[in-house]
Amino acid sequence: MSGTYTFLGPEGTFTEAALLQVPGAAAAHRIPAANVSGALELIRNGTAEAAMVPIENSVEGGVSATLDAIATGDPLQILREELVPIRFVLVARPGLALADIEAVSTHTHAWAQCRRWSEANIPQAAYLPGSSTAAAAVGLLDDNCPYDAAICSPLVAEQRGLHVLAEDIGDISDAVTRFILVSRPNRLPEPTGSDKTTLVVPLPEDRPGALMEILEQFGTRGVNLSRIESRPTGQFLGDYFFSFDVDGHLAEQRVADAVRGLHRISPDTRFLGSYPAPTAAPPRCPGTIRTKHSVRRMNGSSGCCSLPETPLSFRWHHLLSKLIEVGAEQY
Ligand SMILES: O=C(O)C(=O)C[C@]1(C(=O)O)C=C[C@@H](O)C=C1
Repeated sequence: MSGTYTFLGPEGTFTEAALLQVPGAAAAHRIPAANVSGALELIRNGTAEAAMVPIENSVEGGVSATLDAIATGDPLQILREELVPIRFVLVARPGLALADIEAVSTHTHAWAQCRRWSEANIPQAAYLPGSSTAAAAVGLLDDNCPYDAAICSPLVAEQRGLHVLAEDIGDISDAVTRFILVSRPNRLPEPTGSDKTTLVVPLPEDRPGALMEILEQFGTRGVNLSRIESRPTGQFLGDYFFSFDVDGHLAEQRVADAVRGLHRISPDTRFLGSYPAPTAAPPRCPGTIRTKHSVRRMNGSSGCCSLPETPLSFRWHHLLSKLIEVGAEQY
């Protein structure tokens, strides 16, 4: 893909690292945006062709700003996803020791991933939320900065010549964040045989069994769910939409049938795209990413680590079947 890309900036965010993994993006024009909705706005108004935004972290879960922004407003489409291993460092004004730090800034998702380390090592420090890890780090270069330390990637620390006070401070050392490349509605990528489909389904009305009916659309057709999240619509208390990732491509009959079924139950169901599932390297090899998909792909492959068969996707499927059985008994 050529053209102009936007991403959650400034330069040096994990989101930019995800964008640079996209073939051709390193040589393309890139516009940093101040936040996720700003990046998506640049696509909706035609300034940029595609935006890279974070959607999910293996430790902290869904990125609400992204889940909400793609669920409403002018329709958008997910073109592909990228996984980035997450490592954090603490940077601080030169000369400070951990005990001297009074205030620290970073992105809320990064702060949550370093919570235990921060409680143990800088318990006195107040937290000031930043719009991204890189924005927090760059802020330190300003003489009037209201904090004296930031949590960011080792790369931005090096690029900006910041003083690293502590390395590898994430509570989970092999954390991974999943990013999505989003555009205005576009041609669907061809099925690859290992694809994902993302859907947003508003809960149609507050009545018993509504969620069960939605889940049945997947379960009865053997469509596996790999992510399910509920988010408040913001309209009134108790009003929710569900965000789903399912295994498969809209070009597959069972996925298309499930989407049709969802439209019947919840007419405002949003199809957000079918795109290739990540091809991650085998788990526990140095520098690699562990995902449900990589675990599954390991089985029978010649990866460098051997793991017992762990079909996590099976668990979702099993859970769904159980829910449906229980539901069927009740109604
Ligand atoms: O602040 C950044 O560098 C980002 O790219 C955002 C973000 C996120 O939203 O989760 C990305 C990855 C890390 O998990 C922490 C922060």
